[in-house]
Amino acid sequence: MDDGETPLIDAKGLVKEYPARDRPGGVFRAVAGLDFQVGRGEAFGFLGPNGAGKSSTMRMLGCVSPPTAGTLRILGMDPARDGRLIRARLGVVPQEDALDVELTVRENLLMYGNYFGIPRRVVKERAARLLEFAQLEEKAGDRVEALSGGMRRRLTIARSLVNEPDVLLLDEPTTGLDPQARHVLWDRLFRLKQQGVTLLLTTHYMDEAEQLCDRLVVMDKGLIADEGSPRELIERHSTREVLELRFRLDEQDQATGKVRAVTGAREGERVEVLPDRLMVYTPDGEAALAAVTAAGLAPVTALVRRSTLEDVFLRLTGRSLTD
Ligand SMILES: Nc1ncnc2c1ncn2[C@@H]1O[C@H](COP(=O)(O)OP(=O)(O)OP(=O)(O)O)[C@@H](O)[C@H]1O
Repeated sequence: MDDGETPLIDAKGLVKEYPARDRPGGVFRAVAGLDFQVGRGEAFGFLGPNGAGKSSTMRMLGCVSPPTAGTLRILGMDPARDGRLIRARLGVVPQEDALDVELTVRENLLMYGNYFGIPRRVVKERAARLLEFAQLEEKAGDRVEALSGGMRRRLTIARSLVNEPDVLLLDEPTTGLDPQARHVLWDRLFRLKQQGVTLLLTTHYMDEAEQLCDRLVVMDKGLIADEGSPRELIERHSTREVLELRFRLDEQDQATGKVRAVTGAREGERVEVLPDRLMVYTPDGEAALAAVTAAGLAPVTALVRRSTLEDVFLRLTGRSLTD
């Protein structure tokens, strides 16, 4: 966020508790004290595994679930007092598409405009533009039930833009979509970003976070483990390259010790042991592989790759994002 500019969203010590499902009378703390700020035009992400508290955070930002504690300012306003005013300036894309499946694609857009009290003529004009944006012009007269998952997602995003929001909240926008549909969606979101719409999104896909987010927080168990741009986070918590080694299962324990001995002697390297593979974090993957091979080790597969946010998550939490 730019220094000196008032943040569009300012959260301090944000907490969300629910009645515990497994302990009558107890509480479960899904969000355990978040501090973050989002500036105008930023694409800001919450990256974390299922249950990290991302959706709970989004619902508080969408002014549909009050924080248990902490302060939240959105567009300079207080959700407890000005929820309706704030909601009128937000676009919300929930995890599940809440479209009216019996209506046509165009009717879904018109209905939503009606809900916001936007004059019919203006909504019609916007709907035409949004159908083009969502690449759904040819489907305008089709009922939603006939659309693919990717099309429904694009329609949900188009619908969230009917009120021309300042901020778009997207909860796991591409979960459940096939790779091609995900790429089409990323392209649309990228366009919105270029048009200056502030995007807040949750995801458990590290490639999505890397592609779309200028800045993100890594979330785990209701807390922020760290914050930064994807590149900053990778530089802070990982090495330039990673050598992934797989050994025969009956050789893995012995190989782990040897890999540790070889790479532990080299500067800037460390080894993480996963159930099915070893990760050697290193500035130079090829050199690490050469050292492993020279020590007489014979991995079944060896892969040198660049560090990703998945490696950052593993480093920060000791777990994989998909665990
Ligand atoms: N109404 C509720 N009552 C009790 N516990 C809840 C409630 N809603 C969510 N939780 C719990 O709070 C935790 C955080 O849930 P939340 O949906 O915010 O996480 P998330 O990171 O968005 O994960 P997901 O991707 O699964 O939605 C989870 O353990 C969830 O079971």
